[in-house]
Amino acid sequence: DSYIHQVNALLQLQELLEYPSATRNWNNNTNFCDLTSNPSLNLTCAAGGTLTYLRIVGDKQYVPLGDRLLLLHSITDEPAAAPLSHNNKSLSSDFNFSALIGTLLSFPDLQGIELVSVGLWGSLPAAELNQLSNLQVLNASSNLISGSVPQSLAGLGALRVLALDANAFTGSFPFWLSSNLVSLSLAHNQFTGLIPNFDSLVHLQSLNLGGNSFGPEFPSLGNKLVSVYLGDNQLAGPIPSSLKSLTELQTLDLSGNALSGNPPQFLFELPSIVFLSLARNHLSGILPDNLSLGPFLTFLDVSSNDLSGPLPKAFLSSVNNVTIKYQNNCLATIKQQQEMALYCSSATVAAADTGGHRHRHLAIIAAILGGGVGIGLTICVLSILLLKRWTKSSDEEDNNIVAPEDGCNSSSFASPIGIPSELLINARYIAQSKRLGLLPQPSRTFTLEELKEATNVFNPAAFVGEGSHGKVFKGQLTDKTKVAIKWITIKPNADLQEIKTQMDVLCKLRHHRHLVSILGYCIEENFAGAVDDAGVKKSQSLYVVSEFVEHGDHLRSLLNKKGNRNALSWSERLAAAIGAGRGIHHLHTCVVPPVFDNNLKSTNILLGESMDAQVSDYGILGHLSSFAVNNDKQDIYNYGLILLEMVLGRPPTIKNPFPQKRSELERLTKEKGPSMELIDKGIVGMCGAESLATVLEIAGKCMLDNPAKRPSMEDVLWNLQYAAQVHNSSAANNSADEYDARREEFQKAPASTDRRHSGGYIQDTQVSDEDRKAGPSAFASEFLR
Ligand SMILES: Nc1ncnc2c1ncn2[C@@H]1O[C@H](COP(=O)(O)OP(=O)(O)OP(=O)(O)O)[C@@H](O)[C@H]1O
Repeated sequence: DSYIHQVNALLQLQELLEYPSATRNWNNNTNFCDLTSNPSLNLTCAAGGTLTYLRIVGDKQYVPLGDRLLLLHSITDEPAAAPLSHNNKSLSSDFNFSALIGTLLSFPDLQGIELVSVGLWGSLPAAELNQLSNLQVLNASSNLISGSVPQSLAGLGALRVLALDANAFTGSFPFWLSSNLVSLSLAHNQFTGLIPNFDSLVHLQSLNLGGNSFGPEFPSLGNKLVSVYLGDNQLAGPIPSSLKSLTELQTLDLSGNALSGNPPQFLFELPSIVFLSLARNHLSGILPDNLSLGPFLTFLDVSSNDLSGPLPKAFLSSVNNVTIKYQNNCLATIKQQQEMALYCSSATVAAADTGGHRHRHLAIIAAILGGGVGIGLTICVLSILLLKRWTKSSDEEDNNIVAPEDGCNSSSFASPIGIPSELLINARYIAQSKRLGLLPQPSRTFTLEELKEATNVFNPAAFVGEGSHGKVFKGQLTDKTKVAIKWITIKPNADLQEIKTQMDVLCKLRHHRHLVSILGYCIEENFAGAVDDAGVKKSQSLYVVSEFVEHGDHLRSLLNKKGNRNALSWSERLAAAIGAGRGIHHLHTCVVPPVFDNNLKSTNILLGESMDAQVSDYGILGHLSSFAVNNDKQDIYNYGLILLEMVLGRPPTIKNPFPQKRSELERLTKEKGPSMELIDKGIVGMCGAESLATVLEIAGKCMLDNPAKRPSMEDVLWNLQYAAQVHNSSAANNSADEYDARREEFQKAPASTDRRHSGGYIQDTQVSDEDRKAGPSAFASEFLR
């Protein structure tokens, strides 16, 4: 009876949530306790068959502006401050929140509920929630819940994990939370006011309050905390010395507040600190020359403050192991771009006088005016200040384009939306921190024995496929990680040291969402035992061990499937191209020296279960060939081919069959000229003319004969993003006015004049007026992650 009751309650839940796709196969005969878990669905039952844990992740997610998805499983990619907007998908007006919680009350043993991105709206039903007294985990992140957090949550005394991030909550901090909390995330809401004293939350390890309007006082934090995100709030004043007692702290993000004064020295050397961001505050003064860094620190960001004086020694000597960002200060260095002298001289004086940023601006202007300096100079100073303000507010993004290190490494670190709740429950926090890139990971060399064991001696059953450079096998390491092992035969005279160095570089890129992670490698110098007459080794093999992209298919296989319902839609193709493009951009601009010649083709763009594009086979094959190109233009050409393939539904056989002129393309795509006959039947009539013309135009530019005239990946991405947006809006509103308005909006964004990154590795095309019309690359930063 109770089993039937449970089945009915689950089916009722499915109905109340309006049939999310994760529950698609549920029916009366479903054996709920035996369903296989996946990132979107997890039902756990106790021995007696009663439900203890329920997770449903829907697709009504928060969509930050610029197409960055804030899904739980994508948290490793997110930058510190993402402007958010919902994609307007919520449950219908019939949705009844009280009925939903009422249904959950039918599961007496329920300890964990996660309803993420399912479109919940309205305020939390206080009375019903109060009755879920066994609850240890409550995760309702990425929904549209509004109002304040009801006091009845105080009744949930067993609660250990509470995640309400990325909703529309208002009001003040819910002071009445359970003292058993281990993890609390309220990030990306509209909370205001003081953050309370956390000393009573003695078990709290993970705190994420980023992206609200908390402040101005700095809270007192419990000393058990392991990760603290308070970025993008309104904290002001100096950083308190009480933080010194946080000896377990690994992650501290205080970026984007109004903190002032000299950053205390102890912060940099906290014993467990791995990630420290103090960026975009008003911190000033000189960092001591002998400043020391904590032994585990891998990422430090003090950029966009008012620091002055020489760089501390530690900033110079440890660059290889620690990523340090310090641009947009007044430091005496030419290594990362600093503020202009005029700004800096005023800044240091005013900071000393007032200790405050806002006052400082007035002080400088008053001083200049009072001193009788001409109006021209005033305008000049005002421009600098405005420029500085503009840089502060959009700093992370904009610098992306100018400096190689900016916006790059940050993608390797956890986002402020926090550590997924079940991690703490599973007590695998440290292991997960590693996965998130919070802890340093050395690259790994495998022995051939390990790889044989993983693949059952390269058993044919483990064979996945063969490319032009070797065979790929699926394997499982002893820690159960599923891996793809690519077995490449390398030339006897290849420079092994160079290959090893390159593999070490590639292994470090393993946290990018759009690159298949390379975990390690094995070089076997004489595996076949073959020796030529002179006794020289004939056969050398390189085994590249990567993460296995489960249930993956490559882009080509999802393009031209006549009549197949699985063929990708136009927006899915664009999303895949943009994803892969971000991966490639990362290779071109975020690694020093950059990784070019990446063997790009549609079969190397893998689409995992969630359809996230991941580039595979990058970095190494170009290195093994004697024709390696030392710039991005070969990749750009190949990427252009992929774009054409996306349109044609098959690899292009003749060179670009489409005209290159925008006006002709627009005419063709609207009126359907002969070359339109070529396009994949799967997308005919489904993609807006403007969107298609934009893709064809940029594909044509990528394939220009003169490599120097091909665009950069930033420009390509900008255009694709534009194509995706006009396509989406054409789906919603197919009016020409809408296109014009959008194009205008894109064009209004400030254009960056210097697209080259300061290391000068990329010889970017000169920005012509036409290019600029096509899209300011300053905007590209919005979607480079
Ligand atoms: N990390 C991975 N996870 C899952 N499948 C993979 C992975 N890497 C490669 N594969 C699959 O293995 C097969 C062979 O891949 P491989 O990259 O060697 O060939 P290719 O891309 O067809 O050609 P080329 O070697 O010229 O790039 C393909 O079916 C590919 O989808």
